Amino acid sequence: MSRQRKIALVGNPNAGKSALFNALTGARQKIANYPGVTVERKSGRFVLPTGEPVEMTDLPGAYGLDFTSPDEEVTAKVIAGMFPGEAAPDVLVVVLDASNLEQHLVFAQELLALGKPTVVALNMVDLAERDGLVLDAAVLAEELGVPVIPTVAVRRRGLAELGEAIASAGERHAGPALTDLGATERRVAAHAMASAAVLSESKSHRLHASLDKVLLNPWAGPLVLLAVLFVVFQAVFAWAAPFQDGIETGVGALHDAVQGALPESLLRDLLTEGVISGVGSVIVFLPQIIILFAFILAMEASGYMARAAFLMDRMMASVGLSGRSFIPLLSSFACAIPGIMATRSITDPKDRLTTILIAPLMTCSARLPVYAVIIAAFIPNTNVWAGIGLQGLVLLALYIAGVVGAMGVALLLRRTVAKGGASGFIMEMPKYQMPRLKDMAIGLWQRAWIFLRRAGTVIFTVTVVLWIMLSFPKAGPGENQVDASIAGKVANGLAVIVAPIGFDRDMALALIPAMAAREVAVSSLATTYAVAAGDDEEEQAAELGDQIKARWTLPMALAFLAWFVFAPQCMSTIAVVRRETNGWKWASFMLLYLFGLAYLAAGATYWIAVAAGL
Ligand SMILES: Nc1nc2c(ncn2[C@@H]2O[C@H](COP(=O)(O)OP(=O)(O)OP(=O)(O)O)[C@@H](O)[C@H]2O)c(=O)[nH]1
Ligand SMILES: [Mg+2]
Repeated sequence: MSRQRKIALVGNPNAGKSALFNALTGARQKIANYPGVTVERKSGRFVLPTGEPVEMTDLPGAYGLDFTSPDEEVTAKVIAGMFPGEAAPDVLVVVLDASNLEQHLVFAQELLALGKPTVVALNMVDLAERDGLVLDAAVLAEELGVPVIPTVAVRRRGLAELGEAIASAGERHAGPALTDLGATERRVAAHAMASAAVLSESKSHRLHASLDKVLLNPWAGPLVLLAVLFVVFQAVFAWAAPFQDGIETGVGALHDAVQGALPESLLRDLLTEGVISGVGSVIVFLPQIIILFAFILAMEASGYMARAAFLMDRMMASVGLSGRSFIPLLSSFACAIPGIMATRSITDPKDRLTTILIAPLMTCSARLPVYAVIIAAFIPNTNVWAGIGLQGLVLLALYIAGVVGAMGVALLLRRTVAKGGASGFIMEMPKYQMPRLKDMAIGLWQRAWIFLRRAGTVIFTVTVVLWIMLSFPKAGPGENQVDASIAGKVANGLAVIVAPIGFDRDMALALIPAMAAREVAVSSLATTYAVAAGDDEEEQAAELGDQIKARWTLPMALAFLAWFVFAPQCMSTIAVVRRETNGWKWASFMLLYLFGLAYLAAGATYWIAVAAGL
């Protein structure tokens, strides 16, 4: 039996390759309305209308085959069959953005010059039509010498026709007219072809142009961005509250049910103190995470995120970074790992290194539970001014502290270990789009699932291990269980180091398991206090927030927050930095500088707060 044929989706960034890939293979690759989303190849199975199964590969977007960044390198190598262990694709599907045809035809010509069996997907014809542009696919097919299929990936339009064209894509040889062209000639040819393919055009981008006038205005733009962020962080607290209460009640009821149903035993304690108190204390933050991501996804899909990147460019340039760093840094607000991987679209190696090293300072979603539990315990739920809540403001301030810290570190790095100047901003602005409800729902479901899976795996495991270490050896009469336990003894050692920055033993104890995942800081506090409560029913019933409030002072709480703004508390991030920088050198550098920064920030916060009499 012959091997499966391989089909590769290739084209400029933001052409809709991943959207097409998802529509054809049923995969759930990330799509977003800005260039540089996909940085790794991804394969899936697709059955052609002839019944032939093929292997379809989604590639990172590229502007040409002479790669300038690591993600473009993947594309160039896969197409050339030079990717280790992988055969070259048998058929290329060149994806073009119909509303941006001229630009996308430049790379298309280079791909056609390879002489491989090729099909063109003229994607986003809906957006072109919205802009008053009607294209003739037949004319384009004539010009390019390959089938051209109009598609709308997100509405699954043209997929069957595309499948048929792929099935019958035959051998072809690029004539000398195509192969001999240089970059400039290709641009001229692209212009001619794009013009020839236009059936009718009625310029109607007016609405979007005027939107950009406001959103990209040097004065109004940043104000709008700030206002948007403001609303986001207010919503994270205000809208989540009823849902959180619901989950809290559910977790409490489950706790009581297990407590009542099982006889007193180690198993019961493990379930109530470890699993339900610990993991439950983290799950409570699901609504906040979903609200945060609803905003992020809407901003990504609408095209506003790319405008935010443009606005931030001047600030980034002032610390020696390019606007290209914005998207990786932005992804780091979900998690530093995809963010660090997204730096592969950065051309300059020092620029890329700097971005990698500061990515963990962006507030990842794993910090949200830590921030939220402490804010809820110590910051009163009051309005500062007309509906603007203090809790949301403090949360925004913590996010800003991370960004400001990152900018400061970038400035230092660019003057020392990663010397270099800022490079210009070259990102193209995507078209504005209404976010599609279905894509939003899928995106939110994915985020929720990632969170719940972490709760069920890493957080669950670490919490159970911690509970065991907290429960043995058993305390003698009159002795507190935490003091007697292995975990308590280990934490006593660490407590000496963190005592100067205001942390007590329980806080020190939370820092160790939090290396696995930051949210574990919350579950481990919950478990520690549940074990410490012993049989005291009143203490057992107290919610984590109240426990923390009863045991910590305000300066301690603020110091703990400051610590989590900076601390490199996640092993997976460090592992990814090692992989992306090819060695331990920069990974250990990052670990050291972040711990140092966290220690200083927490210490300064603590002592200033104490001096201020808080
Ligand atoms: N209106 C419309 N939007 C589309 C179409 N195809 C894709 N999109 C949207 O265009 C944006 C970019 O799509 P992606 O699939 O992420 O583009 P990509 O080519 O994979 O981009 P990179 O991975 O950055 O190279 C997303 O917001 C999609 O929802 C289409 O046919 N019509
Ligand atoms: Mg993609």
